[in-house]
Amino acid sequence: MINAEELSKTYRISEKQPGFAGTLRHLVQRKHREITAVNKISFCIEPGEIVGFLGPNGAGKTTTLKMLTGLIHPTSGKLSVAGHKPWQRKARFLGQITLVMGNRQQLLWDLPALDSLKVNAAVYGIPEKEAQRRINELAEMLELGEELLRPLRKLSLGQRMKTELLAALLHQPAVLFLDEPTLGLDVNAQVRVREFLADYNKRTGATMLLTSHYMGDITTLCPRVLLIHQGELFHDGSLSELTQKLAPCSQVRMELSKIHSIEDFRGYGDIHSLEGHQVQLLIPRAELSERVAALLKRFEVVDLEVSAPPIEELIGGLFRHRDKL
Ligand SMILES: Nc1ncnc2c1ncn2[C@@H]1O[C@H](COP(=O)(O)OP(=O)(O)OP(=O)(O)O)[C@@H](O)[C@H]1O
Repeated sequence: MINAEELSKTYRISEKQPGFAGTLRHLVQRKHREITAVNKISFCIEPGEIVGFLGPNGAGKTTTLKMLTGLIHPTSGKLSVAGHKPWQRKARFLGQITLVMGNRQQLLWDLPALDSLKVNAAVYGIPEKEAQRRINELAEMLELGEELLRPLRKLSLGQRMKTELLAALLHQPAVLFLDEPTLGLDVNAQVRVREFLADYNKRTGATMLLTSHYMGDITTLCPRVLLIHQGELFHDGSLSELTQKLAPCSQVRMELSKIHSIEDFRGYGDIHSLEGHQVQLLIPRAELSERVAALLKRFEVVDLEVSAPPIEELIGGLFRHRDKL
């Protein structure tokens, strides 16, 4: 459904020295600088997949989404979305995609959502009866009722996001680009939007590419993630593979029946902390089962917990230490 090969985007920006002299110099001799926002990224997304698109601020996510939706032209590389070259912005292509941005709204602030929805339906050439059927179906899935009759400005943020989703899906797009769809929503509203997206994907088989700073969105919805940093693709695979790539060790926390000294744990892993009956060790994943079995044999263990460091921490660490990788 989406095929990107060595996709790149370089922006050319003009540079001006500060002050009046700089302005004059800029008028006669313009200087330019190039910023490579996306650098030869390649990936392929199959119909029906939900893929998370991660990266820190300025990584190149929005630039990629803009290329995928045809808002900007790639500088180089090959790109096909639903069988089309997005930048041609053909009506048949636009009828197959939708872009939902958590920080932008397409519905009119002072009008009831239902009025805007009817206008949108007419723009897409959807017959009135069919439009009403689709609105009813989506409203039921999104648990929206009389909210559609109230002016948008009188709705809560969560209700507004749900009406925006309804509007974005009215033309039954095959590919959904979702840029921070749960931005600013409270935890309950986030969960409802996630449940809706999962349900919609199951019912319609729509393909989804989703960016979010909330890891909950990614862990619940996306079996596969693309991680982009400084314009380059760092990871394409599952979240657990990403965790393994970023954290080669597991964290083992044990509560013991007796107090032990640091020396007792030598050879089992790196000691993260030792406090009273509690000890935390970092053990390489490849040797985890063998070492845990040895620990259980050697110590009287009251409680045991094996975990990976939280994914947010790992990704945050990656972004801070990228140059060292
Ligand atoms: N129109 C533009 N002109 C010049 N540079 C741009 C333009 N748009 C983006 N950039 C630069 O390209 C790089 C990638 O920006 P982009 O907006 O794609 O990142 P992002 O991953 O979406 O970040 P965020 O999470 O903050 O939205 C940044 O260095 C940004 O400053």
